[in-house]
Amino acid sequence: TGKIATAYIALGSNIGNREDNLNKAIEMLKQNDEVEVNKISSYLNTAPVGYTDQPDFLNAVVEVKTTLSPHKLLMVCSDIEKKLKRERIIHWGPRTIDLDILLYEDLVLNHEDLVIPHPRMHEREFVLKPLKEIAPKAFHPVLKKTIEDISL
Ligand SMILES: Nc1nc2nc(S)n(CCO)c2c(=O)[nH]1
Repeated sequence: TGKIATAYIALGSNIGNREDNLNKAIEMLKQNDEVEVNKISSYLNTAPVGYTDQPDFLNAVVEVKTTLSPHKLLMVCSDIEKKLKRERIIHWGPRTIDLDILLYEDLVLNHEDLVIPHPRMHEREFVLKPLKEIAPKAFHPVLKKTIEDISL
């Protein structure tokens, strides 16, 4: 039983029953004994950015308390994506569910399979808006700003 860490995870879905997909993903996080879901943002309907030729997304951010390492938490997230049948057909294309680790304590990590803070989180309104809703005072350890002080 390691130290309890606070982490923020972005969720997104733009295929099937989007709300159901988000609910199921959050339920699966809750089912993990080493993860406690502490806060859940509103679900926001958002226009696709990047690859725009795809349906609107439903996005949310959750705050979790976990004893898992960043890499173990990543494994939990990818397992949930697999279980909810995320077909990675087009890399940037539509998906049943996407879970991205945004922040993990004040950790800065640059591994090939895991970059924390998420490198594009400060450029994405679909992440910043729900994150601001649940954790305006969370600190971005690279930008050295609180979330509420990051402007798009
Ligand atoms: N609005 C919106 N646009 C997106 N483009 C990509 S890729 N994604 C997947 C997240 O990386 C999204 C998303 O979740 N929401």
